Amino acid sequence: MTDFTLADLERIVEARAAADPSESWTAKLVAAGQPRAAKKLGEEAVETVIAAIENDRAALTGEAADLLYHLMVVLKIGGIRLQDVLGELERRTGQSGIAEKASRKS
Ligand SMILES: N=c1c2ncn([C@@H]3O[C@H](COP(=O)(O)OP(=O)(O)OP(=O)(O)O)[C@@H](O)[C@H]3O)c2ncn1[C@@H]1O[C@H](COP(=O)(O)O)[C@@H](O)[C@H]1O
Repeated sequence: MTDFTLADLERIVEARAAADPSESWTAKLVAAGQPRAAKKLGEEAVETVIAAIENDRAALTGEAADLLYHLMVVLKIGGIRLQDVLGELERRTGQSGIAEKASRKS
């Protein structure tokens, strides 16, 4: 078990975004801009999908970590706080995903 949370990761990303890009992957991605960071997020998503389909637990754990980290960077560049995303998830807790999907089909 670990006490590490996504809020901790958000704080790290926030702090490292202002670092020297030659010393920080976070700062490098932020300096490169959203298209580059979002593309990297997409790559990590595909690698996560492959690990999941191959039922490779170690790879899935590692790729999921890469995915969450790159998502935090993309959110940072987009000016979206983790709390905003959690708030959206909380808003959805009152309804099942099936019911929500059905409500969009009219
Ligand atoms: N969690 C991460 C994290 N996960 C992945 N990465 C980096 O993301 C980069 C891309 O990962 P890839 O697996 O795609 O590796 P790659 O060598 O670029 O592969 P290719 O795309 O070239 O095939 C690598 O440089 C990884 O080190 C991360 N970089 C930083 N963090 C966190 O951010 C903190 C600050 O890091 P810096 O900003 O680099 O100081 C770190 O202490 C961590 O807590």
